[in-house]
Amino acid sequence: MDREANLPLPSLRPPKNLVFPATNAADTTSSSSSSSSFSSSSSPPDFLRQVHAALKRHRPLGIMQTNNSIKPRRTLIPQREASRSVASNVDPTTGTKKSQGVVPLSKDSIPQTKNPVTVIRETHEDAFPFPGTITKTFDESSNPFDARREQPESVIATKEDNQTPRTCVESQLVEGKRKVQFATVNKATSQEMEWDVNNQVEVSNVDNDEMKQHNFQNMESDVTLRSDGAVTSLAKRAMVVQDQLHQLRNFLNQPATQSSVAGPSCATTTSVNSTSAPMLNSTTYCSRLRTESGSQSAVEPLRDSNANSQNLTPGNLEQLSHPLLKDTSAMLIDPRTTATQPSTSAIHSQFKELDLPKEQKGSVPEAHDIANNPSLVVDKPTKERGPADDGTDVQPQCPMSRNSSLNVKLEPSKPENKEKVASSSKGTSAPRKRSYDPDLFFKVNGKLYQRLGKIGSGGSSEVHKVISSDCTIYALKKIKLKGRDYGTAYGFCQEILYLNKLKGKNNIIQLIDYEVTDKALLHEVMNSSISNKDGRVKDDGCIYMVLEYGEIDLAHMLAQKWKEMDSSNQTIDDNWLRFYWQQILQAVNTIHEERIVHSDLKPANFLLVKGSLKLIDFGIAKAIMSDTTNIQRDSQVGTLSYMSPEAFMCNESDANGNTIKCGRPSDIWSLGCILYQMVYGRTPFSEYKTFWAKFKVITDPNHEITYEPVSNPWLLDLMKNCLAWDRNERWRIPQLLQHPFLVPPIPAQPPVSQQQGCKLLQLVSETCGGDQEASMLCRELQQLLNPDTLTPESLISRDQQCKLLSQMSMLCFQLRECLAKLEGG
Ligand SMILES: Nc1ncnc2c1ncn2[C@@H]1O[C@H](COP(=O)(O)OP(=O)(O)OP(=O)(O)O)[C@@H](O)[C@H]1O
Repeated sequence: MDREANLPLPSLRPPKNLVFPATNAADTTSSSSSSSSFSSSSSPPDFLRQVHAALKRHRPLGIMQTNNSIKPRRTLIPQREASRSVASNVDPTTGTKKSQGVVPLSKDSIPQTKNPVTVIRETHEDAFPFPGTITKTFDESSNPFDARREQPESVIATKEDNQTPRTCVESQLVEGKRKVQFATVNKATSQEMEWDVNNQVEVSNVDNDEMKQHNFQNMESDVTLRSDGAVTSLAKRAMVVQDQLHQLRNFLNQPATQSSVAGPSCATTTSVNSTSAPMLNSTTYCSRLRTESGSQSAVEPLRDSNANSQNLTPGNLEQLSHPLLKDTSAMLIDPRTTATQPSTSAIHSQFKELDLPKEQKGSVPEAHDIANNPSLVVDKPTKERGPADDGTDVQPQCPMSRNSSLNVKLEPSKPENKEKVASSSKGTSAPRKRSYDPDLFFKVNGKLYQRLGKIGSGGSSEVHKVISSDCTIYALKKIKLKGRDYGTAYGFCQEILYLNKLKGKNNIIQLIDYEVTDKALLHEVMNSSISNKDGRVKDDGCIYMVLEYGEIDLAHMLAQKWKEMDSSNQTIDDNWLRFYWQQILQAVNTIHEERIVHSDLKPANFLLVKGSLKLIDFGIAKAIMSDTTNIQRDSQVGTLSYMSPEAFMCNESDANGNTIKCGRPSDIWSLGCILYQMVYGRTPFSEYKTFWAKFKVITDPNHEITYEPVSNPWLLDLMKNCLAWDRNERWRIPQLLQHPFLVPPIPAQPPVSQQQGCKLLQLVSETCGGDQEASMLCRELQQLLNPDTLTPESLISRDQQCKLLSQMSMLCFQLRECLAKLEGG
């Protein structure tokens, strides 16, 4: 305490924008333990009192109140060395630190918060599997991600072991308490400075942003300061800490654009890593976007991110750099570490910086390098950061929860990792530096794409929603080639070929960029050569495809449509059917014109992109050979419910001894199944559940597909034309596009004389002022003149003609009389 008292009096001026939530004095009695802890403390030194006074002075009547008191907490860093100076302060039996030397702020001076969402780093105890690990957990129920999408990965951060000097600011949610701690651990010493907020998690109606604003302020104000060890050169260390905090301020003062941005309900984490400099990791939560996807959505979180970042202004952080904290925390920073600290102002954690081409960044391992060689993964939040001599790392995180979270972590990195990376750099003398976290980013051709969550996974791939540095949302398809035979890998690679061929076609999903880690394989695919057909892919390489992002697929649209119809007892709307059926046909027509057979047409492979359906997944597509309309497929794949009879029997011989081939008609059959599903809500063979049952019935030429009656007879005709068992009888797309369902026949125009006759009667009817008799006579006359009733048969005899004429003249006479009466009246 004396030491602390001898330290220079801190500047107590709080930052301008620092506001503290009001403390509810009545509530502060709730925690007896903390109360006792406070009362047992010796009275704070003068400067602490002044700090308290300053904090009180700047405590406005905030919305967030607290009903808890603050108690000093100590986080034990595992495997601390007994020789440390703090050892004397640790109770050997309980492992807890003694309270001596703890300098708590007075209860009154510590505002509390009910805000559960603006924690720096949250963790529940059960998600905190071992000491020294900080696990970030998120409220999944509040994750606003699209229901069809898989939840984004949460980010796990692990404290490094006690061997590493570190400084961190973090908060944990433990048993409903929120703890914000600022800890510095050193091999030689262990000194901790903690904020312990006994936070009753209670969701208030406070606006999220407001919560966010209060968050860091609460953290700053809810401070318990402790000095646990015999610290000899506090002032020196204080300077070191001040330096670190200065860096933290610098970092946080960066423009918001330096933080990467996540999509809906996203959190943004920014971390800066350097070898000897503290690692700084800031996570800010971005509120849910107003739009689901697209570039707009990409911009929204940026704004939020910006706003959040602004909470972490140097002003807000003034408290962190406060000499009081520096002194009392007595953070011992290894002089070797501090000596080599680079200026944090140089650590500009920008997405763009990470996006530099490989050449500019030195030997940066690719995503696939890291995938292949886990030892290269030095930048995982769960692990110690990598070779941080001058490395920077921005870690925008996936959407996590609606809860605002703010994570500031200041820690130096481990020299061991540097060695690890160096040794894993595949023989290169210089240590390989990786400036991005493969858990958070994909790198395709040197460009980084931040993961926003897994969209789905197909039979061979996984597809992720990603955002690029220019804030555009894409889908990133990753196909792992490990263990695949060369032919299959070659086939997967061909998807790139087809997508390249279909570039600029607006009803085909657009390939933005791609990378195949096995360059030889790609080269062969591009040159349509295959040298190693029977071999296997040697390296566990990957194919990365950056694609236009689709909001929803037709399968989900249909499910939604049928759900709506079930509740309203409606039948499917012909216009809705026409609208999408036409787009489906046009998309398939596009590939057929390019001599490509898709082979796996199904509703899930039509994506809605900005209101239009686009075709995806050319994984098993085949090019049609030059002089034939059919193709020979090497392997039989597809989706059973949509597979044509010939697809089941592909490469076999038919009754005439000809090899059965799959070509465009096979796609037409699949289209017929899709249309059937659009009309009836199920596929034509859905009642046959097993593969063999399906196989048997689909390959049986005598099997009759059942068609329930529909209001539009053209629809039945259309389905039948697609689902003809004999592939030669199936209509082609140009015909289908002209089918009467899409292009209804225009009724024949009546002769001009009849039109005029009708027009006269129409006029008379309109001008007779609603007279019932006149209207009726007009109607009867019109019926007599109706071309449908005036068939040649009805007028064949002179008698019939005379009868009709006298009928007409009688009606005309009556009508004239009627009009005269109306005129006279
Ligand atoms: N560009 C995209 N935008 C949005 N989602 C996509 C995109 N591409 C694919 N997906 C989603 O990922 C899923 C799997 O993608 P895709 O069909 O291309 O992979 P696959 O491995 O070939 O799948 P399958 O085995 O079903 O054929 C799709 O059903 C779709 O929901």
